[in-house]
Amino acid sequence: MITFREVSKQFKAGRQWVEAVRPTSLHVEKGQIQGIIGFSGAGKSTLLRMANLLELPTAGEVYIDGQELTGLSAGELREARRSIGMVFQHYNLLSNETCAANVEFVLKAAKLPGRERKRRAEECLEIVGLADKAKQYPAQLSGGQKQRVAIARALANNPKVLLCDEPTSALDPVTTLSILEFLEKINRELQVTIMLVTHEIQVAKRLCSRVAVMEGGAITEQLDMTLPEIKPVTPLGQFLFDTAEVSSSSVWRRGEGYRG
Ligand SMILES: Nc1ncnc2c1ncn2[C@@H]1O[C@H](COP(=O)(O)OP(=O)(O)OP(=O)(O)O)[C@@H](O)[C@H]1O
Repeated sequence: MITFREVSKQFKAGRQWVEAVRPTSLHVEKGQIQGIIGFSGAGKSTLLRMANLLELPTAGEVYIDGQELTGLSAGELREARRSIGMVFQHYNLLSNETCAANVEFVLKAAKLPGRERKRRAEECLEIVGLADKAKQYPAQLSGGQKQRVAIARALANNPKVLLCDEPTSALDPVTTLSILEFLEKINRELQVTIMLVTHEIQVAKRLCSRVAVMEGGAITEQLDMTLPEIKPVTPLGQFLFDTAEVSSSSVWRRGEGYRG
């Protein structure tokens, strides 16, 4: 469903070039929940953002459901992006619009008539259990509720793929669990393939069928989370699993204790 073929990304930072993602290939089967885990700066978000060309690869190809995104015109890409929803750490909601209007916003771009937009927005808010908040504004909601509105918005165009960039990093553990349950339900009931970036191994363990470990811009191993016993082979993979109970995310961000 999602294929990266030898994609790489370099950024210019002043006079220097940063190799955010080194030539990397990854295939995510339809219906899977693929996690990407690693420390800060490993290239996780850059790889994820290349899945819908929010970040243009310096080289390589990206395919969604067999269609090569990297070969499309701007108009064709806009169309193809409708089948790819995205959820961000900080929700990215329009603060001066109601929850329903936030969801309807993406449907306007799809040129859906007003009545259908309203019906679809209600349906999506219903999926995330927020039908009663349709007329409220983001500022009136908790962090978890805001993220649920963002998920409803991402679902509005019936996507085949949902890209999640640290969707629970700003949330407490209980709210995190409820968001993960919604993502699980969306994957199971709507057959949406999910790719999720996280630095929280607990999140990856709870949700993902596969987890790619990233280090220095490259995927160093791919773990099959459906196996009864998971045995990481890289020092980083091992470290992440050994410290699964670490509760402070700052430790994860700094990579404290890791001597790979
Ligand atoms: N727009 C940009 N311009 C310059 N350098 C960038 C840009 N975006 C990312 N980078 C650099 O690319 C590398 C990978 O960044 P990326 O955000 O993909 O990592 P990450 O693993 O998602 O980190 P984090 O968990 O902190 O978000 C880092 O060195 C980062 O500083």
